[in-house]
Amino acid sequence: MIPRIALTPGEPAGIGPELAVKLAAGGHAAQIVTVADPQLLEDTAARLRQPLELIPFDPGQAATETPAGSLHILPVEMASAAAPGQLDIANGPYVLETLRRAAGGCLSREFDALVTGPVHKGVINDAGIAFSGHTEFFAEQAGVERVVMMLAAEELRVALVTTHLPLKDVSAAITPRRLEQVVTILHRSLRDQFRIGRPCIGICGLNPHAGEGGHLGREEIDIIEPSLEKLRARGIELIGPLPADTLFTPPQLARCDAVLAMYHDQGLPVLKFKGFGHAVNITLGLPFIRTSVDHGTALNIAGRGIADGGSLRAALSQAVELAQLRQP
Ligand SMILES: NC(=O)c1ccc[n+]([C@@H]2O[C@H](COP(=O)([O-])OP(=O)(O)OC[C@H]3O[C@@H](n4cnc5c(N)ncnc54)[C@H](O)[C@@H]3O)[C@@H](O)[C@H]2O)c1
Ligand SMILES: N[C@H](C(=O)O)[C@H](O)COP(=O)(O)O
Repeated sequence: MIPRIALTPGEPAGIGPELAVKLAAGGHAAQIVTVADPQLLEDTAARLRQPLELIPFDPGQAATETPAGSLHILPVEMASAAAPGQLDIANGPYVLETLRRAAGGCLSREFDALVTGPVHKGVINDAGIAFSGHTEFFAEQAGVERVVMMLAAEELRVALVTTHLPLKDVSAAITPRRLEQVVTILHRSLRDQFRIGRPCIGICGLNPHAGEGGHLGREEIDIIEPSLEKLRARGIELIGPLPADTLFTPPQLARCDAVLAMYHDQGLPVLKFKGFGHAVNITLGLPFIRTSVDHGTALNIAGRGIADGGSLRAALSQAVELAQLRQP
């Protein structure tokens, strides 16, 4: 089976188009259908002095491997020509349309998986569209209440209870219901998608020293521990809640198949310190496979031809592997 993978390069002024064009240089055991403006890709290839053939995507044909030097293309037109490094709110709706079209194709099984390049959350909001990230956007598109963001690099996997939320709102968002949903999704994905027989999940506390017995915060005692007890009673193997600075040490990590952090910057700096440049962001709990890069739009280097494509290649490999495992 040749997986058919939708690829969205993301923000047109960022490094995403360059990384898509660089990805085209190597052959792939997949059909890569780039959902983007063809002119943007052609201009980017010309700037990189890299030959690029765009092959029109035909959904009626069986998937064929995308040959080296080419990409299959599903065109979506930009509102305004993009200049590298210069955000333009006029293209906010374009970015979202590429995501909508790609997610719709995954939901209808036109595509076997979706790989996303980096978007700029700020400029989409500046364009008047409320948007906090792909993760939340795809959950809404798919009509699911809860999904889980997990980043992986080598043997380290870090998932989050809360994602793109101001720090002041984190504590209130950590409810028994959310914890139960997140741990259930994470456990099921580790077992069924990542084929780990009996997954063990390490759970971070929220407060310093996991609350120090209630002297540095009570969320562990009032919310987290009782929720974990219920999940353990269902047979899920959990460690914690442990202080995050204890859990993220080699002896503790060796016991866990994944770490669950309570908020974005509790978990992701550790993961990115270990694997930035080749880590993969995976959304768990969606009815389709979605992987992404570990980095942002890197406006400061866009258009210079120096962006590193390691994380996009890793995201593509992970998507292909998950798509192949999903086959009966
Ligand atoms: N997957 C995504 O869509 C995603 C992920 C992270 C951040 N973002 C968004 O990206 C925007 C910019 O975020 P940021 O500045 O915090 O992070 P960033 O990752 O864009 O940049 C941080 C630093 O890393 C460098 N860098 C990033 N990717 C690189 C690559 N592939 N090769 C070489 N150098 C690279 C940049 O030049 C910069 O110096 C924000 O709007 C943020 O929300 C999107
Ligand atoms: N939180 C992610 C990171 O720091 O890498 C990033 O913002 C992307 O999130 P989405 O996949 O939800 O856009």
